[in-house]
Amino acid sequence: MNEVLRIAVQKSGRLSEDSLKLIKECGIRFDSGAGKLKTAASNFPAEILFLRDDDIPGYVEDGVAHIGIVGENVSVETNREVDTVHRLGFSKCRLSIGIPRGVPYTSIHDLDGKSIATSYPRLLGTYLAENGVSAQIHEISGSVEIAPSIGLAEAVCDIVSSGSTLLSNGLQEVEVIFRSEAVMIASRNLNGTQQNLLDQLLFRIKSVQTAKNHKYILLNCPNEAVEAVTRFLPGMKSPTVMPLATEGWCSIHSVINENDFWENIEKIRLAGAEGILVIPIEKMIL
Ligand SMILES: Nc1ncnc2c1ncn2[C@@H]1O[C@H](COP(=O)(O)OP(=O)(O)OP(=O)(O)O)[C@@H](O)[C@H]1O
Ligand SMILES: O=P(O)(O)OC[C@H]1O[C@H](OP(=O)(O)OP(=O)(O)O)[C@H](O)[C@@H]1O
Ligand SMILES: [Mg+2]
Repeated sequence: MNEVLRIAVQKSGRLSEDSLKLIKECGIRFDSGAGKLKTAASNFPAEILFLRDDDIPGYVEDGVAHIGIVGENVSVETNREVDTVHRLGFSKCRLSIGIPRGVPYTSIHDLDGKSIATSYPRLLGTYLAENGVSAQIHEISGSVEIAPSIGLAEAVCDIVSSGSTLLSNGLQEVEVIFRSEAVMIASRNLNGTQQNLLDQLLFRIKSVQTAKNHKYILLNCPNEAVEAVTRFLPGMKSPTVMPLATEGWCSIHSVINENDFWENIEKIRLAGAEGILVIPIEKMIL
């Protein structure tokens, strides 16, 4: 039987859309019809399994799925024997402790003897132990932020991103205990073919991620400004400089890091550049 790489992704939730988008950006085509829990890629030896995110680390540990995309929070919480092979940069969030707004707070020791509702007993337990705090952990699987208002617990420990769920439930964020993003995890028992397919996929993911962090830039400048302009545009090796049909002018093409772009664009303009075009790059292999 021909080997396929089995990739576990969240069926429906915060990770689903970006996970599938990333796989598609890697040029892997598949049909993800509604209700489908498994699908085969048509142009890469891969199968995609659609699962509850909490189950993904266990499936990967068992080798039922070879790799999976999960929040690092879930990967650490489930504590399975898997390897984190790549950080994916989406679904960034934090795991925080919240208490009712208006309740004074000075330090984590204020929670000594209190009860905290969470879906992350392991991460919370570790944090409390590290800080020498003895609190009662009340494990619930969802809608954690409701707990203080119904008398279930005095504090919560849950995922925060914009903070609006805490706010709308009358809570304030008092401690960040873990910072998370989506990660790719892999089974520790991959055979040579599966490892090779994973390496191919990681190569594609890295080229997509690198491309997202860069832009292709084209501009015109007078010949005498070329040196000053190219100082800000090192490019992948060096910028391309070509003469324009208009005497005394050049066109410069280069690649610029997204982070450097806003910092350098004004300097490039002041150095004499005009007609500046900035274009997204789809894939980038260094
Ligand atoms: N508000 C948020 N902003 C960014 N990332 C988030 C947010 N909430 C959760 N995440 C991340 O996305 C992951 C999945 O969140 P989601 O709420 O979809 O999980 P779930 O309800 O447990 O889903 P499932 O039904 O698959 O068990 C979380 O483990 C976390 O890493
Ligand atoms: O700080 P915020 O931007 O408000 O995000 C935080 C909320 O997002 C997640 O829930 P989600 O909306 O995914 O619903 P869920 O309870 O079904 O997981 C998380 O469990 C928080 O409740
Ligand atoms: Mg879940």
